Amino acid sequence: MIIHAQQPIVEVHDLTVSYARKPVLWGVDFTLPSGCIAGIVGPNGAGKSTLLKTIMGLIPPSSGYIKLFDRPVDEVRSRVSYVPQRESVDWDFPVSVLDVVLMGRYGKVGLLRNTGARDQAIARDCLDKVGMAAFAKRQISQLSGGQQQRVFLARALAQESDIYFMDEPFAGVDAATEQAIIGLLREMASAGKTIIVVHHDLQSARTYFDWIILLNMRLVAAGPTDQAFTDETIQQAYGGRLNLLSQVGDVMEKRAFPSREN
Ligand SMILES: Nc1ncnc2c1ncn2[C@@H]1O[C@H](COP(=O)(O)OP(=O)(O)OP(=O)(O)O)[C@@H](O)[C@H]1O
Repeated sequence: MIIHAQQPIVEVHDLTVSYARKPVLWGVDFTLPSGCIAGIVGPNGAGKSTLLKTIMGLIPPSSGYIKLFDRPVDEVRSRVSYVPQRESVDWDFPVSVLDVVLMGRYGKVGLLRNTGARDQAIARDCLDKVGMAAFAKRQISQLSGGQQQRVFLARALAQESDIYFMDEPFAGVDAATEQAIIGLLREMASAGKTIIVVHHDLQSARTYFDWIILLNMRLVAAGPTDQAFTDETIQQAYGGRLNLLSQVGDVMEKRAFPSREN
């Protein structure tokens, strides 16, 4: 089931993506409007990260094409930000929190020019928005996982882009940080930004996202959450795994609360 956006700013057309000639995404087609928070949801290995990286032009598709703002991705790169999966980043790199956020400004000032007072002010303001202003001088390696995640979000904010791609921004963060991040994403969406998030948790997906792209190597459903994210489409995407997950949950609960048996 696909419900298309009326004035799309992200268009994915019949996209097939392969690694070493083996397709991992087949014929994926969807569009997104501006000012929405979209969730890419699906089981492990469904191709969520691959889809994100392909839309951003980091992986060439085997077939199909993508348009952002009605243009090829290469022409609008400065309007796009990426928050990678936390595990994919070398956090031992010796650099301060403020410098990491200032890197977000390179796209605006150019790699060979120094960032100025205005960039510093923007970077500090972005750190403030994610509640990390007090850590500006700290080495990035000396932060907790959730704090590092916030700093990467600040770096993306400092880019002042129009589309933000985020690969599991809630992985390893506590509930309060998760709420703070989703609040910030809502503010950004209200300001007309489009945010595309790879996400794992089915329950929160329903409340976090305006738009859902439900994937399992093929597109299962895409559209406004209330229409695309139904028991039927979730069952289609996850199949038998949902039953398995609930059985595992039951077993764990019985172990934790043996007296509840019967
Ligand atoms: N660089 C790569 N080379 C070969 N195969 C890859 C590569 N990256 C991913 N794959 C395979 O492509 C498929 C999709 O992977 P991808 O990481 O996009 O899935 P995902 O939905 O993001 O998974 P997860 O929820 O586990 O993070 C998987 O079968 C994976 O093993």
